[in-house]
Amino acid sequence: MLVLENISKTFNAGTPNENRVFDGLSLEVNEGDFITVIGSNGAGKSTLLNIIAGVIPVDGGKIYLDGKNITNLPEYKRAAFIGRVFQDPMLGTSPSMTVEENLSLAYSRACNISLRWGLTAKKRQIFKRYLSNISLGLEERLAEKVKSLSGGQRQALTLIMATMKKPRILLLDEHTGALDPKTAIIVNDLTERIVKEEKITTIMVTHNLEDAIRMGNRLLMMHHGKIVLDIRGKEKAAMTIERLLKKFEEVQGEKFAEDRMMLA
Ligand SMILES: Nc1ncnc2c1ncn2[C@@H]1O[C@H](COP(=O)(O)OP(=O)(O)OP(=O)(O)O)[C@@H](O)[C@H]1O
Repeated sequence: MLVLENISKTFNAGTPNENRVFDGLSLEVNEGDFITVIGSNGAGKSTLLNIIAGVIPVDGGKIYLDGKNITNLPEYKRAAFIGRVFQDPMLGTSPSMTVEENLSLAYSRACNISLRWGLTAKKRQIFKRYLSNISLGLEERLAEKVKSLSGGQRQALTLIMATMKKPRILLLDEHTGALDPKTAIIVNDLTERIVKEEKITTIMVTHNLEDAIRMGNRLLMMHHGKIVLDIRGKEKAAMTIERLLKKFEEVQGEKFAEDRMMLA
């Protein structure tokens, strides 16, 4: 459903800081794929998501979504069918608005109705139901400003808002990376539940190898702008951290080194 064909991207071309990140990168994402992406520092993981979202234009190559060439489609137009959650809990929600106002905005968008600020009892019921499934106590804080929430509560809210109108593709860029381990588990559980229930095609960048192996149906390992491993199905189900690191070594002829990688 999403095809990246022969993508090339160089930052600061023609300057002493020239940095060729991608040189002929191709990727085919299938409908319903939940892909986890890991890789060394600077491998191009965030750039890959930014290229899909239209934040960063490509120098060459094509991007197709459902057979339609979206290579030149601007970010704001892609936002209509792409949901995103970033590492920074400050992004994705409006801090000076309350939880229910934020949800109301996303709900209006999801239902394709004009912006309605009226928070009816029915809407409140719906929001409470959404939030009470998450063990973060958000359902009790509907009338509070988002800026007073914890990082985990904000990420959960952002995730709910990003998926309220089922996106064609959900991009998660280390969305639990700034959370404490316990909260990260809750947000990851919520992610898995939403992705599964809504059957959302998802690409998730993570620095946690264990999460990358456990979550999703397909795992990509990136290194120096290339996808060096693409593991799926039974092979992924049987994968362990040790096996994954060994496989990387076999393919690359070097040990996997990454400063921020969490092995468990
Ligand atoms: N907007 C930009 N302008 C210039 N260089 C950039 C830009 N975005 C990324 N880069 C460079 O492109 C390369 C890939 O960066 P990217 O953030 O995609 O890597 P990553 O795999 O997500 O790394 P990390 O795991 O460290 O977050 C890096 O060398 C980075 O410095």
